[in-house]
Amino acid sequence: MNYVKAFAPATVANVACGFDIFGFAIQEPGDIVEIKRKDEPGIVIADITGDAGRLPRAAEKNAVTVVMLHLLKHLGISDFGCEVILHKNMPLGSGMGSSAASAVAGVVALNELLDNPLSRQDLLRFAMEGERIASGSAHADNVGPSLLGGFVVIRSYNPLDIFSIPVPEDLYCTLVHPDIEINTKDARYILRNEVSLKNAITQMGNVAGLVAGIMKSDYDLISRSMVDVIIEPVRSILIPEFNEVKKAAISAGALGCSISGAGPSMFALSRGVDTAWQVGSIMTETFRQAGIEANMHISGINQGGALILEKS
Ligand SMILES: Nc1ncnc2c1ncn2[C@@H]1O[C@H](COP(=O)(O)OP(=O)(O)O)[C@@H](O)[C@H]1O
Ligand SMILES: N[C@@H](CCOP(=O)(O)O)C(=O)O
Repeated sequence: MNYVKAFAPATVANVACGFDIFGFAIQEPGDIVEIKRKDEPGIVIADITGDAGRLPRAAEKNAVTVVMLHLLKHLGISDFGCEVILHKNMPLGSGMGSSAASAVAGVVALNELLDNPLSRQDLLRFAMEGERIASGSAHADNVGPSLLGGFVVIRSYNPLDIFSIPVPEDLYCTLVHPDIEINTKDARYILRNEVSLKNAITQMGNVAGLVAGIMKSDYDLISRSMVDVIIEPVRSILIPEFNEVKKAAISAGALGCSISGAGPSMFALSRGVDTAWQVGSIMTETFRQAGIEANMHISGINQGGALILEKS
């Protein structure tokens, strides 16, 4: 095999109450990576489309190739060479798991080109290295769902213990991206290190409620549990119109609405695709009325994660 083209989807991390431990993928958009073997050893980024020239072209600085360097090192392969083309299909610093989508597409493409020496689950820790260079933290709540699909829970980081739970078929996500940029690194830096016992108890109740609600298709329980008393109050200050947009989403029938990842994107969950569209219209309109351009993506939960699109 000399050529592989892979796709990895955007993701919603945290899902309100599950900072760094919950995430799910949506169907689209996603990054696409093409890799082609070359005779000389070394990984070279031949082209990046869709980033307006903003992403690093050096292999050791870009999430898409850092993960490949880590994988090759782990496998003890030093004489391998390939050219990489990254099609960047989502904005940087979006809260849509932009860096994660590149990292996952990169590591999945290389694993395929090498005839799949590692399982999807085993690729996770390499994909997390892409997050480390993008945000300074190797969190798994974007790369996990982008790689594996489903609603992902990270029970533990050390040792890594991650699993997916079944989701109701009628659960839809509305993801709205306002045209502003927030670096995940900055949005992590502003968080407090201590949590009060009162807030910890509330958050644990909501984490348990959200998992149970999703597994039991109990939409009321999902709705009651989409509450974040720890991270959202701090980060929402970075998102203009956050309270108005959230209120509008709930008034249009959303089960809940919060920050997607580190923001600025906001997501809502709804029962049924029609409600998800109505929620999206009112969320984007609320941003627009405040002079902020916004676009939306409506999707069920992506169950499959990253895909190989072509190989030869
Ligand atoms: N392939 C990549 N795709 C997106 N961002 C990347 C990539 N490689 C490195 N980065 C860096 O990661 C940062 C964006 O990541 P992050 O802030 O986590 O955004 P997002 O919330 O959209 O994932 C930027 O500083 C960007 O330069
Ligand atoms: N748990 C992380 C998720 C960051 O997601 P991103 O899409 O903004 O990269 C965090 O909240 O920092």
